[in-house]
Amino acid sequence: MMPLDGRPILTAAAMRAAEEQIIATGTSVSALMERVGAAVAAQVRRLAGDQEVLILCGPGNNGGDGYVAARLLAAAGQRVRVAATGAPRSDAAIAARHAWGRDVEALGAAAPAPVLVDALFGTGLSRGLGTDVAGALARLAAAAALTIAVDLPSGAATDDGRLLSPVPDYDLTLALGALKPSHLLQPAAARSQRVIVLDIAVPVASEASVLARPRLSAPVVDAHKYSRGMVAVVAGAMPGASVLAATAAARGGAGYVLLLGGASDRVPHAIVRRRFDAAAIADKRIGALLVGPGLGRDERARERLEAALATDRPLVIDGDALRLLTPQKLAARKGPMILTPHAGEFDALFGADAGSKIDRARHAAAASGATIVFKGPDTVITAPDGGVVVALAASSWLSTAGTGDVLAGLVAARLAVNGSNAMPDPLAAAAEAVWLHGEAARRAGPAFIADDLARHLPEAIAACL
Ligand SMILES: NC(=O)C1=CN([C@@H]2O[C@H](COP(=O)(O)OP(=O)(O)OC[C@H]3O[C@@H](n4cnc5c(N)ncnc54)[C@H](OP(=O)(O)O)[C@@H]3O)[C@@H](O)[C@H]2O)[C@H](O)CC1
Ligand SMILES: [K+]
Repeated sequence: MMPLDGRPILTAAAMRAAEEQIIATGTSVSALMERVGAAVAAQVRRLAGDQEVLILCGPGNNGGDGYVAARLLAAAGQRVRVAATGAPRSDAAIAARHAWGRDVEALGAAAPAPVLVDALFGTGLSRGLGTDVAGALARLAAAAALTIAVDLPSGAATDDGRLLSPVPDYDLTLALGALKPSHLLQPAAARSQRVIVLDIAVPVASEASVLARPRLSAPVVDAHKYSRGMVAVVAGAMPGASVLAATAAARGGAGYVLLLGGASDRVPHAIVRRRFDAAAIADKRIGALLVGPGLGRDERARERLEAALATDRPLVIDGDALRLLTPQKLAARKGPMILTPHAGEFDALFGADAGSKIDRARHAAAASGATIVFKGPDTVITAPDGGVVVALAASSWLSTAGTGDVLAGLVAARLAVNGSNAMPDPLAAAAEAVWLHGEAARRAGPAFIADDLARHLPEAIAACL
């Protein structure tokens, strides 16, 4: 099965536009539905074996896909029943139901089957399911051994990860033609254990894609510690956080890591410690200056942040520093910047507006001129020029203190390494860091502490060479 890495992510409107292009060139909606139904039926057949299949069909084209799949499964000898919310409404779905030609049960009265296929609603869902439909879906899903959603779990919005009504847990979602934001954004993404994209020969393109394993290279033969990428970490009131970040930067591939102004005695010897002063942070060899982990929000924190902003060095801004800034202030600064807010920091800096996490991160990048790593179980990375990368859910064990500091150090390392070879590409650097962070967590297993993550970074890097 094709991995999801690097795949484009399309909103409902973008998917509809791609579909319309194909239709304009002579493919009918029914022909497209036939293609979708065949691809769905092939997957269901592969997974269901000789178990009975119940397909739930809604009124639109998602339901139409269900009728086509039912017909093809029955023709292939599978035991299959269909239950529907009512009569289909679109022409293609009406034709598909007609071609099915067998009994259609009322959804509320349908008996369960071991394999449940949800073709109730897809990208056309406009509101939450009625309580009787949601109730029947929950009942039938709970009784099934295998639950499969066609395109999207019914009740999940397509574009922003919201659940418009209660959504059961699915074993598998068959994304038609392309991934949609809700296959990656929470809470919708967590409703499906697995997502497979079915190729339905509709060309798709998007500025947004799934975070892919980066391709990294070993240092060039004549590399030295400065040419490899130099990171400077500004310490503050809570020195442990900056030590975690500096350690992650060193393990994340930087050639030289400086810790400025910290007061901790548990610093790896490879990390160079200096006093914080304006000259130290203005060093032209610094490829990434990190400010924020453990910085605090006192007067000294403000001074250090102001000094960092006043340099022309590529800047990574995390944690407390994000609470001391405005988007306007960032926009006024020249030079590459990457911000790594979690949801609380993001809301405080950019406002708690409605909208999908992708759209909010995109607007934040445009407003601040910075690359944004909007962290969480569905990390979204956006660049001011519109590029978007969304990470698949990483280990939930990452929800522990200090992992954000590790990520910040890693972002700084990748920015410095990346900038040592060419013009820094903040989006690529942030994407490398998020991938390596997720991979290190996966390798660390359960119940790790943030300190453990850095030890797994070299293995994660080795997986990208
Ligand atoms: N993308 C492709 O290339 C292809 C996609 N296909 C499939 O088509 C669906 C999208 O089909 P569409 O007909 O636009 O939408 P849905 O089937 O999801 O549902 C729309 C109908 O449902 C009504 N509706 C919406 N929400 C509710 C609700 N909560 N309760 C009851 N009814 C609801 C809606 O009517 P309203 O006017 O009342 O909103 C529509 O009647 C896509 O997901 C794929 O599965 C094609 O097969 C071709 C290729
Ligand atoms: K569905």
